[in-house]
Amino acid sequence: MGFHMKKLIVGNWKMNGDLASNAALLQTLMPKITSATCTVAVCVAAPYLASVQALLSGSAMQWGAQDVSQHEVGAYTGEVSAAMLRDFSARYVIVGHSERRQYHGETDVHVALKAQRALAAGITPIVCVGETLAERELGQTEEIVKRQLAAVIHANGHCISEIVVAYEPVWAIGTGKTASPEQAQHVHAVLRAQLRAASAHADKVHILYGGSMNAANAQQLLAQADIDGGLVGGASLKTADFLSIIAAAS
Ligand SMILES: O=C(CO)COP(=O)(O)O
Repeated sequence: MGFHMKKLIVGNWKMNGDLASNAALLQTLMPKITSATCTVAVCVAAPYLASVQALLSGSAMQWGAQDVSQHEVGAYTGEVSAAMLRDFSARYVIVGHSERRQYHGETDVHVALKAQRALAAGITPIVCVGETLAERELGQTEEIVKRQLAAVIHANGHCISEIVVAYEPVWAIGTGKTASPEQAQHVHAVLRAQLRAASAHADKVHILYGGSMNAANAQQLLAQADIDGGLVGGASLKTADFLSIIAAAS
């Protein structure tokens, strides 16, 4: 990053938790997170937004959602709009997570629209990009992540510095295999250059790393020049592990 900027650690709870365990986790985390630590957010399943909002309001922690509809309003059964997320003061929404691209057929076009809806509602989209193992082995990593980010830049060029980007190599998600700090930094630098070409304010964009980030590897990853934080799955559900990652980023 080009100037001093607080790192951002986001927990992606995925489809985990319940009212009681969410409250227990947040009540342990909350007192440990202050204005002096890095920025911390949790992205929760939509039904829990109200309870998480009630718990975290007035704390230093932020909250968000894991997906948003590409549509504004109307007959879209099962969808959740950006305006609905804003009703619960969601600060962030993850868009284009590889699990949504893989299991729900989301394309670059859908992801770009979702980012647009979020931005229009004043919610920061966390745009996920990343290659599969097969793509990496074919030497296509740069091409894939650039194509994924280009779609979002194309649709949101005027406010591209308002997004967060998350580089999540698909082969590292939930596998215990982490990209090496050098592998991750290489891709982050590619993404930074692409953002710089699109915006004079690219250096204020947080580019997060995600994929088996844990207490043991966070420090080295976060020490890289263009790694501005983490998008943390499994380890964000374990208080001690998540706090270690937050400490490494603070
Ligand atoms: O997908 C992720 C975060 O969005 C990463 O998940 P894990 O940290 O469980 O590998």
